[in-house]
Amino acid sequence: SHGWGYGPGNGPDTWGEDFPIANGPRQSPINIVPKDAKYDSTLKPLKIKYDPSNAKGILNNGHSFQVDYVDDSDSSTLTGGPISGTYRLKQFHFHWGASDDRGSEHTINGIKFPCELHLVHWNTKYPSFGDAASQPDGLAVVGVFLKIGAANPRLQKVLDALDAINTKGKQTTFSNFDSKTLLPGSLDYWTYDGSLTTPPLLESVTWIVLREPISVSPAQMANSAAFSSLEMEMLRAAWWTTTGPVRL
Ligand SMILES: NS(=O)(=O)c1cccc(F)c1
Ligand SMILES: [Zn+2]
Repeated sequence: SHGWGYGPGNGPDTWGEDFPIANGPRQSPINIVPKDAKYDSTLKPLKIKYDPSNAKGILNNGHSFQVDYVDDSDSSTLTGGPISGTYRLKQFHFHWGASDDRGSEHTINGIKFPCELHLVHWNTKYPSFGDAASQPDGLAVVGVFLKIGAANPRLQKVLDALDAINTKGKQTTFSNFDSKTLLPGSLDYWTYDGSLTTPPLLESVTWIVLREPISVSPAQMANSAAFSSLEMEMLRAAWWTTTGPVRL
């Protein structure tokens, strides 16, 4: 049997078969309704310190592409905000869809964005990412929405690397990248206790979703649409037959 994915036979509605926590009490993503959010004056500002030299490689894992970071020291960390202690940057990745009207996992007032960036951090009170991922306070993921607009030059370096990892399992070196440049001007955020949004769906994530989106252009989205794992290919095949491939 093939693993989980986004296709008709293995998509999110089927994940509960292999991962029963899918029906758990703190599953992500959620729809964020800003007017129902409670202001918490005890929350601190987010403190993000990333060292570009910690960037290691970029990997096509079959469901997305992720940029992996060296996490053997506290040189790239997230502190403050709703979390206590120090969380280390492990990787960042994106979620996108087959067309510009969908792709994000979280929604705001039911609105989907074309893409969502996740910066994954783990709590250094645990010995490793793997250990932290199974703890209720183990992970902290910063979510950033991408909206269609002007081309985003800071994204370009990532998108330019995709041609080298265009099949599942491929990876290539990716060094000297300051992921802080992917963040919007404001670090205002909503936060809630949730889970990984893909299997194993572990309920170990403090979600920190930034209110301000960053921009991506349609051509940049189409380029990353050229990046395909199987299920993404199927989704895109349908899409491209209607709109035709758009290249940079
Ligand atoms: N999409 S996510 O919740 O950030 C996520 C899923 C799986 C593993 C991981 F490290 C992060
Ligand atoms: Zn994610």
